Amino acid sequence: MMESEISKLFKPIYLKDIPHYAETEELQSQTNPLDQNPFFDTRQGFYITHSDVVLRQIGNEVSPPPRMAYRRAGPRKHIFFDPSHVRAAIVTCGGLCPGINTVVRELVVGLWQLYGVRHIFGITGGYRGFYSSEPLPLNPHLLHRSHNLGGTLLQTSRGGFDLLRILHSILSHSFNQVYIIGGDGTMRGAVKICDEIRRRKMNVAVVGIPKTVDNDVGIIDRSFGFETAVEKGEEAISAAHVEAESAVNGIGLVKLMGRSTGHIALHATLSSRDVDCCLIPEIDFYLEGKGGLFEFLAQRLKQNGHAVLVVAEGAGHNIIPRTHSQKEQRDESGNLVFLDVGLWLKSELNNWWAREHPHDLFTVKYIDPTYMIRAVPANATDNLYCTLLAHSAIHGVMAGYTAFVTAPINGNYAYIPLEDVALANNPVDTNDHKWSWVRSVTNQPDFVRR
Ligand SMILES: Nc1ncnc2c1ncn2[C@@H]1O[C@H](COP(=O)(O)OP(=O)(O)OP(=O)(O)O)[C@@H](O)[C@H]1O
Ligand SMILES: O=P(O)(O)OC[C@H]1O[C@](O)(CO)[C@@H](O)[C@@H]1O
Ligand SMILES: [Mg+2]
Repeated sequence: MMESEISKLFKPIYLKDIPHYAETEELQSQTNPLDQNPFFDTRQGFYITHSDVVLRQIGNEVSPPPRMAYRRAGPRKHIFFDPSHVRAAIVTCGGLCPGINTVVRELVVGLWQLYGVRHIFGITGGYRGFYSSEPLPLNPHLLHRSHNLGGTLLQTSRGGFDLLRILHSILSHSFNQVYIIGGDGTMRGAVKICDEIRRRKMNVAVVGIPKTVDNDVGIIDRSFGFETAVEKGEEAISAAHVEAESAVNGIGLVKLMGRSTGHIALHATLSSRDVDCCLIPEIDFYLEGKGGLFEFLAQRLKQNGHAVLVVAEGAGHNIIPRTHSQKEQRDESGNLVFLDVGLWLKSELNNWWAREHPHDLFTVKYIDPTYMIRAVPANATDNLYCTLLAHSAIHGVMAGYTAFVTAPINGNYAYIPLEDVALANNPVDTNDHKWSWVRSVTNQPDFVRR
């Protein structure tokens, strides 16, 4: 290799750092109690050092400098919280996702067993729980079995974000560590909480743990619960396939979650191989005419006698007719409420067939497994992932970091600025090989009008 080529490999690294309490406060550090823990050998190479980083991008070394990096997650030799003074609050917000209970359990178990923290509280019912109910004291015994349960034992909600009342609650309960589990909206709320905490110079560390079954949060490898959701989505596709195959001119139609991103639909399609057409929010489609969905399905029915259609919930929203008030409808958190794309497609398919082939049999079997998917416990991989996330969060907070999110990047757990994650979305890249792979597996049209 030429020398100039080698130097390109060592381009400058730009560390996207996160705030640390030692920078602003006169906090006393102490050695990590893991040194005294009989199950951990902390003598050599155990602790994460100041120079340990995780690169944002790997595998595209020719991209222009600087290369971006984040602090690597994990235990530090020194901690900045005296465990006996910690009062930790844990809150879960937004929609359900497989694995929330595991994250909560492992936050409690990790704080309790790794660091000896004894004052841990659950905030019930989402952000509003900070001011509408009393915090629930938590301990490992109480949450012993919770990793086997779907949902969130702390309960969750949308809306109800009242910054001043939340801050007042944090102050009045003397919480000095706040663990916030939620999706993009929750992370935007967490940024506001952090900003206010820092403006008031309060000694409170805040960490976000990204929860999104749709996998719509950017920067991170994937969100917890996503693999479980893909597995369950595939089960729904198999059922739709059986129904479609067993009917004359049968269409199996499955709606999978994904308001703005089609990751679950895409991955379930790729793993199932039974899908004839996958519709995602990132790709516009149309029904009638040359190159449209109906023409394609007519061919498939002629060839195979049946077809399976997977649609992400946010696909086709620009073509579903809506009244003005339907267009304006929002949930309590301000998210647009979508009409059911599956119901609309089912009705359009039935109308089309009745028009074109009034004397032939035709069946659409529509499956909407949304809440069945979201409500299940995490699978083994997601459970392990939730555990590592929770422990990474605890290590970072105990080490004095704040205003960060923990998640894997290229397989390594990292600490990412909270604000960056709150702003980063994660659309399906329709130019990369994965979407091309879907198209080559399904042979579906590109829906470009010619
Ligand atoms: N911009 C914002 N500023 C402050 N709080 C917000 C903001 N957006 C949302 N929130 C609050 O965050 C909480 C969760 O938001 P939301 O219902 O949008 O779910 P989410 O966290 O995006 O999760 P998901 O969409 O994956 O279910 C709600 O209590 C909501 O009021
Ligand atoms: O019915 P809810 O609880 O508002 O949640 C529905 C939304 O939640 C999500 O599952 C994301 O959490 C979306 O896919 C869906 O639009
Ligand atoms: Mg959201």
